[in-house]
Amino acid sequence: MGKRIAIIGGGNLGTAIAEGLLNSGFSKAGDLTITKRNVATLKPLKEKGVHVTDDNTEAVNKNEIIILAVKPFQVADVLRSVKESLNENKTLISVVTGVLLADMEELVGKKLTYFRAMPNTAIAIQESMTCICSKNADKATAKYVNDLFSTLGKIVTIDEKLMEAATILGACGTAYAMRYIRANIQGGIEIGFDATTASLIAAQTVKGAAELLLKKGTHPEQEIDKVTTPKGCTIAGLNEMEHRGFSSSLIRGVVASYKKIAKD
Ligand SMILES: NC(=O)C1=CN([C@@H]2O[C@H](COP(=O)(O)OP(=O)(O)OC[C@H]3O[C@@H](n4cnc5c(N)ncnc54)[C@H](O)[C@@H]3O)[C@@H](O)[C@H]2O)C=CC1
Ligand SMILES: O=C(O)[C@@H]1CCC=N1
Repeated sequence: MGKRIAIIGGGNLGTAIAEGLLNSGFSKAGDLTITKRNVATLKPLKEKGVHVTDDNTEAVNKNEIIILAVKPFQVADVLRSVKESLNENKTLISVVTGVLLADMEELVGKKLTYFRAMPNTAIAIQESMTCICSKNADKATAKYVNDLFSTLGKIVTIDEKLMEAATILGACGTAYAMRYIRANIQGGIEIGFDATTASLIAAQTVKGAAELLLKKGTHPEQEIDKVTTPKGCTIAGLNEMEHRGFSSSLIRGVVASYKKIAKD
């Protein structure tokens, strides 16, 4: 705890990580740096005392933990521009999709500790699911990185070859869940609720369903059995959804997303 952290790339995910680290108390604002080429949008973090800069080299020099949160096509330029400042005392954590641990080591050209972490945007409210893998990590550094992301939600350590699958299920999964909730809201309005009430009911119901699985460790179908009265309205709706291809459509969507980034 208490290490100085720099986030390179203050976009959607970078700012969400900064908010999560601050709100959880894992980091003090003074121990946090975030960079972006145009820093204007980082004003809210600056007002909280986070160091905001467009100077990546300064950020790497002054911090021990470097979280890389730029777009994949920006990684090579950013790493080449800061590699002189990276040394064996630094830990590089990339949240970038599709850039391998070996790619980073090759770009930096040094044997530092490298991590890939795949969180999702719920990291801003400490409810991320983060999949993690690493190269050259000692036990203490692995524990620190696990603690960091555990503060921001749940973690699982995975083999790097599953990182693309983790991106789809864990990170894109937020978007899939939002579409499911949005469709419920649309249905809810058609059967009589105003949009605000329908949104509340849909979101809290999905949250409760997810919590049932996480807290009780049950299978979804066990929970479904408890809701489906014989000849009742739930099974009528569920079966109509399946006739229309609900599960099949979701599975095909997950696989289509995966095919877009899978290397094998
Ligand atoms: N948005 C998401 O849900 C998730 C995104 N990711 C990965 O995280 C990375 C970032 O994604 P987003 O935040 O959505 O993208 P984004 O485009 O919102 O953020 C990237 C940020 O990096 C900044 N940037 C570009 N070049 C820079 C440089 N040289 N120095 C400093 N900052 C620079 C950009 O101005 C931008 O603000 C991507 O690689 C993505 O694959 C991973 C998991 C989830
Ligand atoms: O769609 C994308 O490319 C990224 C990967 C994870 C979430 N968004």
